[in-house]
Amino acid sequence: MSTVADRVSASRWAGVVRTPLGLATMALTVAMLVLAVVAPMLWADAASAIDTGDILAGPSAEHWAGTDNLGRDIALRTLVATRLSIGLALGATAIAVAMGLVLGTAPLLLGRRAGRTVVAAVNIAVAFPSLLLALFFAVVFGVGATGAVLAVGFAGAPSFARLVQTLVAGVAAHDYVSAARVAGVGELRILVRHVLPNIAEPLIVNATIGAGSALLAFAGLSFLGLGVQAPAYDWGRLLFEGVGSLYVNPVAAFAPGAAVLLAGLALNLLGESAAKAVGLASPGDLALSPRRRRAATAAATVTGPTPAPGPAEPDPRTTDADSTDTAEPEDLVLDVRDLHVGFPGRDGDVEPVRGVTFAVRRGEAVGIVGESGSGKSLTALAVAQLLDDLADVRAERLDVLGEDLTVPGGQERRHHLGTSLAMVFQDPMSSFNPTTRIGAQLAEVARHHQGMGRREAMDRAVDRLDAVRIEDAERRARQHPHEFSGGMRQRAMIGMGLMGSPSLVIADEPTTALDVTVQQQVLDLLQAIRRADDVALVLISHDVTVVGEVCDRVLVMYAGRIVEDLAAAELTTAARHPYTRALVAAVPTMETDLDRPLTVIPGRPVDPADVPVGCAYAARCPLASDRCRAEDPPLAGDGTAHRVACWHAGEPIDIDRGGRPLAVEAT
Ligand SMILES: Nc1ncnc2c1ncn2[C@@H]1O[C@H](COP(=O)(O)OP(=O)(O)OP(=O)(O)O)[C@@H](O)[C@H]1O
Repeated sequence: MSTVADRVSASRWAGVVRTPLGLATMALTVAMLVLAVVAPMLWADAASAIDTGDILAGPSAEHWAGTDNLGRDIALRTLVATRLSIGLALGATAIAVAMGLVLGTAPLLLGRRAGRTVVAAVNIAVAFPSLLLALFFAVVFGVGATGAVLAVGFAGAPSFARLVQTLVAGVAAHDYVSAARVAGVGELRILVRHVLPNIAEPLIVNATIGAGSALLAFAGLSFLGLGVQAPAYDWGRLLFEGVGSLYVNPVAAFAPGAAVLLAGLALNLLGESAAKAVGLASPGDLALSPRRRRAATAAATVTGPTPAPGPAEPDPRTTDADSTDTAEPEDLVLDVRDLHVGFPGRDGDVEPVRGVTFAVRRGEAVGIVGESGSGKSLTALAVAQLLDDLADVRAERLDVLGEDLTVPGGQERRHHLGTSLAMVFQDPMSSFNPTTRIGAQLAEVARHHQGMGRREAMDRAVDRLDAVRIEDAERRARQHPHEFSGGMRQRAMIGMGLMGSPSLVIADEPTTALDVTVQQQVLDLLQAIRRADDVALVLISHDVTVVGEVCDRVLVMYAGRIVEDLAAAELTTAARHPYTRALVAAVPTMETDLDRPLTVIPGRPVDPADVPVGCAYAARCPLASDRCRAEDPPLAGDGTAHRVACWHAGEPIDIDRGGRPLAVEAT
C-alpha cells in the first residue's frame, strides 16, 4: 500500500523530471546506459577489426572519427568503451561509498577515543587532492584496471567518510536516537535502523556526483598509462592513444574526450536532479560548514551510555544527607547525591551541574524548574545515561531504579532500564525516526526487550497507542511520524515508554513545543499513567504553573544547583528562596494588573563558564548581602522535607530591582 510519503516523493521526482534540466538529465543518462549495454554486443568485433590499409585516417563517412594507428574505427571504439568506462567508475564509487560508510560510522560505533582517531585520520586524508591520492594508490595497487578501480575508490573514500560522519552526527543528535538508547537498543542496531535510513538520500545524491568525478579520475589515470592496459580500452586509454596522433587527426582525441565530458555531465546532472527531488537545494548543501564539522567531531564521542566514573568528593555545601532519609531505600526510584556534570571548554572545564542531590519515590511526581541553562536537562540526561563521553559525570550516588550507575553496567542493566525507564523529549518532531512507521518503532522496544515476535509486538504497539488515547490506533500504527500531529506524536512517544512497564518517566519539557490546547491533554495523560501504575514522574519545565499543577514536589534549579526543594502546593504560599519567589511572581494570575508591565527577574542567568564566588543568584537578588557574595549557602533542610539554599531565606522582599513590588511576600 503506498503511503502519503511515497506519493509525495513520487510526485516530487515526477516534477523534477518534467523540468528542462530533468529532461536533459534523463536523455543523457538513458543514452549512456543503453550504450553501455548494447554497444559492446553490436560493435565489439568491428571496433577491434584491424585495417592496415587505412591507418591514422581523418574523419570520413565510413569512419566518423577517423582510424587509429592500426586502422580501427575510433568512433566505434569510443562507443564500445562506454561499458568499461562506466563500469569502472561505478565500481570505484561503490568502493568509495563502502569505505566511506565504514569510516564515517566508526566514530558512532567505536567510542570516543578510537572514534577521534578515525575522525583525525579522515580529516588528514581529506586534505589531499583526490587525484593525488588516486596516483599514489595506483602506484601501490599496480598498473591495470583492477589497480585503477581500487586506487580511485580509495582516493574517493575520505570525502565520503567525512560526509557520512557529518550526516551521522546530525541524525545521532535527534531525540529518537536518544529514545532508542534509553530503550536499551544497541549502537549497531541504532545505526542500521535509525541512522542509515535517514542519511541514505543525501548519500545517494553525493555518490552519483562522485561517480562523475571517478569517471574523470579514470580518464586521467588511463591517459597517464596507469589505468586500463591494451588490448582492453576505456575512454581514458582512447584519449591517451588519440593524443599521440593529435596533429594528424585531432578528432581521435576529441571523440573519447567528448564521451568523458558527456557522461560526467550526465552523472552530475543526475546528482543535481536527485538533490532537487529529495529536497536539498543543491548537492553543495552537503558541504561541511564549520559548525557541522564540529558536530561531526562531537559525533566521534557519541557511544551510548556513559558509566559515571567513581564517586567524587561530596561538596558539603550542597550535599544534603537528610534529603532522602525519610524514604525507605526500596521505595526510591531515583537517588541522586552530589551529582556533577562537567565538559571541557575552550578556556578550561565548565561545570553546568554543580552538586545536585535529590530523591524520587515510587509514584511521586517531581518537577524541576529554572530558567534556561540552569542544568535541568543535563541532570535528567545524566540520570538517563544519555550524555556523550565528553561529559564528565561524577556523583556520590546515582541510583536509578535500583541500578548503581556509578559503576559500569552490562546488558542486564540496559535491559532493566530499557523496560522500566521511559523518556519523553521536548520536540515531538524529532522524537521519532521519520523513515519508519510509528507502530514499528514502538514494536521495536517489545521485540528487543521482551523477545516478542513481529505480530505480537505490533499488537502490543497498537494496544499502547490505544492506551495513550490515539484514535483508530491500528491504522495510525501504520503511519509515519509526519502523518501525526505534534500532540499525537508526543502521546505516541509516551506510548513508546509504556511498551515496557516503566517505574519512572522522565519528561523533559514535554509540552513546550505544543499548542496550548494539546498541552493539557499530554499533562493529563502523564498524570493518568502515574496514578494507574504508581509510576514516578520527573517533569522538567520552564513553567512553574505546569509543575505546580502536575507535581507533588518541585526542585528549583539555578546555575547548576538546586536552590529550593519544596512541596508543589507551597510554591505560591511558602516559597522561601528569592529566586523561587521571583519565578512565581513572574507568572501572571487572575489578579495581575494588566495595565502594569509584568514582573521580570532582573539580570541574566549565570554563564556556567563564569560562575561567581558566593551565591550564584546574588547579582540578581534584592536580598543579597556581603555574605551572599562571599559564601555559597548550602541546601539546608528545616526539619521538614523543605530545603532551601539561601542566607536570607524567607526574608521579606518589598520591591524588585526595577522598583516594582514583587507579588510574593515572605512567609
Ligand atoms: N555538551 C555540552 N557542552 C558544554 N556545555 C553544555 C553542554 N550541554 C549543555 N551545556 C551547558 O550546560 C548548561 C545547562 O544546560 P541544560 O540543557 O541542562 O539547561 P536547561 O536548564 O535544561 O535549559 P533549557 O531549559 O534551555 O533546556 C547550559 O549553559 C548549556 O549551555
